[in-house]
Amino acid sequence: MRIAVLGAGAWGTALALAFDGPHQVSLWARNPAHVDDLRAQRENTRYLPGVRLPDSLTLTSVLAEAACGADLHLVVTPLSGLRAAVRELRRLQPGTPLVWACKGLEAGSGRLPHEIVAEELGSDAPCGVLTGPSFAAEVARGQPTAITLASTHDAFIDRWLPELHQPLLRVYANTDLVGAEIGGAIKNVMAIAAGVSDGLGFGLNARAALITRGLAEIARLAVALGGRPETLMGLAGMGDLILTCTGDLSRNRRVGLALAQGKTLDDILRELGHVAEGVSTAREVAALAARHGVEMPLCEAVDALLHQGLSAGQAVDRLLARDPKHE
Ligand SMILES: NC(=O)C1=CN([C@@H]2O[C@H](COP(=O)(O)OP(=O)(O)OC[C@H]3O[C@@H](n4cnc5c(N)ncnc54)[C@H](OP(=O)(O)O)[C@@H]3O)[C@@H](O)[C@H]2O)C=CC1
Ligand SMILES: O=C(CO)COP(=O)(O)O
Repeated sequence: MRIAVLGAGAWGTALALAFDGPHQVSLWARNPAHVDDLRAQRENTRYLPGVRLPDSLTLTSVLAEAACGADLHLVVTPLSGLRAAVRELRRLQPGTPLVWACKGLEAGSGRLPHEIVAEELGSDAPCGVLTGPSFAAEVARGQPTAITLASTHDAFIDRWLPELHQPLLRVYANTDLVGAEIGGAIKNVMAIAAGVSDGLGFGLNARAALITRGLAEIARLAVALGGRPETLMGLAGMGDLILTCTGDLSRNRRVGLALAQGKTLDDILRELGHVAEGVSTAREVAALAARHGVEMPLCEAVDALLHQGLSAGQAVDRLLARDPKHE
């Protein structure tokens, strides 16, 4: 199969590496200078250093070169680039099966990725999301990983699960798109909270409490939006939440650790050099939860910390002052 991967950041590059070999992969980056560098170095020194890009992997900054003739379009830009990418893919080669691997809620609209895709392509488009616990650096090094392909189209899963599943990148199917995407979006917000907690020197008890209560929050919202609770107990929910809250490879967790040191958000994001989707998702999730009458105190605290000038200490005080309640 010919697969066009859009977005040559850490995750797009890692997925291109995982699928290159079994498939013919073209990796597209929007910046021609970045592609020149990828070609010259055969390494993504900017976003995924230390991993060689094989000669079989095609690199291009011309979207039509990657997208036209592809059997599958795989969008791995940050969520902010998904809508424009899908629109452009529809123009270049309409009807092509589509997978996206971005996580988050769209800034301004609060839309989940599949809602963006449905707005651009219609709700019958053959498509789905790849999500789950998967640090790019580990996938790129060929370390075993398990993720989820979620789609409401059974035929799409039947067609693409066997193509995407690899011995070292096991792909499990799920028809609960809402649950899978909510899990992937909001674990990033929880990872910021976990980073703050660890950065402030709170212990392992606090982190375990945060992960567990965080999962309860995530599941509450997913169910309110029509997702299934069991999805949140799987790879796209608990799996990704644990990984991102505990693993220092997480950019979102690192944002939280740096906030606890008193750094400003602008400085943190500049130093990070990668997207941390939890930062914009925190704002959107608070608004989405309010619209659906769902209580999400951890997400609200992260939103207030990131976007409303609350200090880390004040955010913690606010959470610890909550009334006792049933689990
Ligand atoms: N890294 C990981 O381990 C994982 C990441 N994800 C998700 O994948 C998505 C991408 O993350 P990741 O690759 O790590 O991000 P990075 O920050 O590593 O790289 C982002 C890449 O996207 C490009 N880009 C940014 N904006 C646009 C746009 N509007 N259109 C096209 N390209 C754009 C950047 O190009 P430029 O240099 O030109 O700015 C860069 O190549 C995120 O939603 C993330 O949550 C999911 C699972 C694992
Ligand atoms: O989504 C991820 C792992 O599944 C990557 O998390 P970060 O974006 O926090 O690095």
